[in-house]
Amino acid sequence: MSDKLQAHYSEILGILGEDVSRDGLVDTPKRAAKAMQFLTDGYEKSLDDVVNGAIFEADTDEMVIIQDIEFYSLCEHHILPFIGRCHIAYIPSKKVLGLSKFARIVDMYARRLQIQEGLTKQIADAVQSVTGAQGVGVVMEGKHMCMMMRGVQKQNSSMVTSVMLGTFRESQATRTEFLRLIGK
Ligand SMILES: Nc1nc2c(ncn2[C@@H]2O[C@H](COP(=O)(O)OP(=O)(O)OP(=O)(O)O)[C@@H](O)[C@H]2O)c(=O)[nH]1
Ligand SMILES: [Zn+2]
Repeated sequence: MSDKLQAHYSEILGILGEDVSRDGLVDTPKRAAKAMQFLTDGYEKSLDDVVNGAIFEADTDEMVIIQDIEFYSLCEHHILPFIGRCHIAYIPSKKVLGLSKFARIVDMYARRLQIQEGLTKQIADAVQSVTGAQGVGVVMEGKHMCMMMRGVQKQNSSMVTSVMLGTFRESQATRTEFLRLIGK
């Protein structure tokens, strides 16, 4: 796949009017292909891979929040970055997930093409399915380069998306506690 990607990047540079043989660009198709493969390596991973069995028995049913997980993704409309922070909460049902795995789940889905709403839902559904939690809440705040560097060119707006499952959907008190704790 890398060779094919390199060849296409080389062609794109030529179409843009660049001289692909000039010193600074000689290795650029190779670098760009490598970078794009890294930024989309979520396609090669599964939820089982990233969780790696790190589910532990725990006698707790109190809310757990992992906040300010940074994410870097690419929007499916323009293949331009959207970046920001993700906050995840859940109320366990006898099982807790290894702390680092929340960030791994965020990265796996972020490194695929999609829109922010879809990304938020994929993360919430994944946490729900691996933990069997009583409820899951996910809030994401993102800045979209397709709105900043081009198009409407608005530098200060950000997009906030949320998905509430189980108790977070049913109980306003639970939802409010989560939003209060993350400062929303
Ligand atoms: N809802 C949503 N929209 C997104 C996201 N990322 C990009 N978009 C939007 O996708 C839309 C695509 O609209 P089009 O009119 O088909 O494309 P465009 O001509 O490039 O649009 P402009 O950005 O308005 O110039 C734009 O409104 C983008 O702002 C996202 O994560 N969620
Ligand atoms: Zn976009």
